[in-house]
Amino acid sequence: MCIIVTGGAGFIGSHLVERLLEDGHEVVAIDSLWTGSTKNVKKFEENKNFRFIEHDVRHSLPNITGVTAIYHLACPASPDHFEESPIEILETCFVGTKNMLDFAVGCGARILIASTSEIYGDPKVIPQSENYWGNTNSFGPRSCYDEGKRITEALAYGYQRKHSLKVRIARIFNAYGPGMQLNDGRAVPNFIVAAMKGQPLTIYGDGSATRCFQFVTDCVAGLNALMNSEYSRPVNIGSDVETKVGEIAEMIVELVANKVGSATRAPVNHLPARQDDPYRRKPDIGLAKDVLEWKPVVNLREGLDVTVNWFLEKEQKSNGTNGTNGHI
Ligand SMILES: O=C(O)[C@H]1O[C@H](OP(=O)(O)OP(=O)(O)OC[C@H]2O[C@@H](n3ccc(=O)[nH]c3=O)[C@H](O)[C@@H]2O)[C@H](O)[C@@H](O)[C@@H]1O
Repeated sequence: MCIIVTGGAGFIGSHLVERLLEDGHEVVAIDSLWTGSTKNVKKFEENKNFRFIEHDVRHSLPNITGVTAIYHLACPASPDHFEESPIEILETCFVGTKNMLDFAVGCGARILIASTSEIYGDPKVIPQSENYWGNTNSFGPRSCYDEGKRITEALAYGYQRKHSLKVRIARIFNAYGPGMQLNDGRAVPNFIVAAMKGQPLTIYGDGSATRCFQFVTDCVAGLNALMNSEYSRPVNIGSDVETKVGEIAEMIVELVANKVGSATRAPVNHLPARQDDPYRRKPDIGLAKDVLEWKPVVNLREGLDVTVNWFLEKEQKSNGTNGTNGHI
């Protein structure tokens, strides 16, 4: 099987590529390198089943033959990007997804599209099941992504109705793990990088906002199970263990301090909550458990441990040092 992964040099995409190659598939990773990096796919270079194409999905795809499945993940996903590039993100969600849907129709491939927890907005219902229609602000600072991903879903089901296309929609909740960019802007990498440098961690609000963080390999297993299922409506892919942002900051500070052997713990700095930042987010993952027989298996402490190690190694390599003596 030849499988396309758009966003294949990105954080989740590169882990997915790894999994698909391990499973013996031929994989074409497509990435504009806007937020992805060739560093994430360098390790696959020698694999004869792997091909990388630098391409922005907002433009029609080059000819690729024999494609049977497409994972369409390409899109910036950090709130920092929402502020910087709202129009480009909306274009990626609409034009980029339309290009991939047209391509899927052309080659008769099944397509899985990465949607997001963000389509539930700042939810008034806890936990969020797939039947909840959400509480989004169509003109707020996050709207390019919330509404962009909602149009992505609408477009996909338009193609399903009009072209009988096999569509899968994964609503991904807060994935984290090795492979995130140092400057990604999301909570986990921001907290790790600040703690490694011994700088204050910035918490927006009082730290009581919650998220359910899922380790990236769990997320990839969920995407894989959904692609291979016959279920064609949206499915939440996430952890249902709810953690306060302040708690995760504390966990990261402690982990980093233990690893670098520092007595000084990075301090926390509070700033006002960001506009429209969802206060509580927690998926109902009953549907995924039922129809995909999938559930996350990596607990938060274990996943954070692996992630912090990865960031420390990356920092050491870029500094050309082997050990850490206090903060980096
Ligand atoms: O990682 C993801 O999967 C999700 O990331 C973002 O959603 P968000 O939940 O806002 O992700 P973070 O930026 O990691 O923020 C989580 C919480 O931590 C807070 N935060 C973030 C960064 C930081 O430095 N400090 C801080 O307190 C945020 O205000 C928020 O309350 C995207 O909007 C989602 O679409 C995407 O699916």
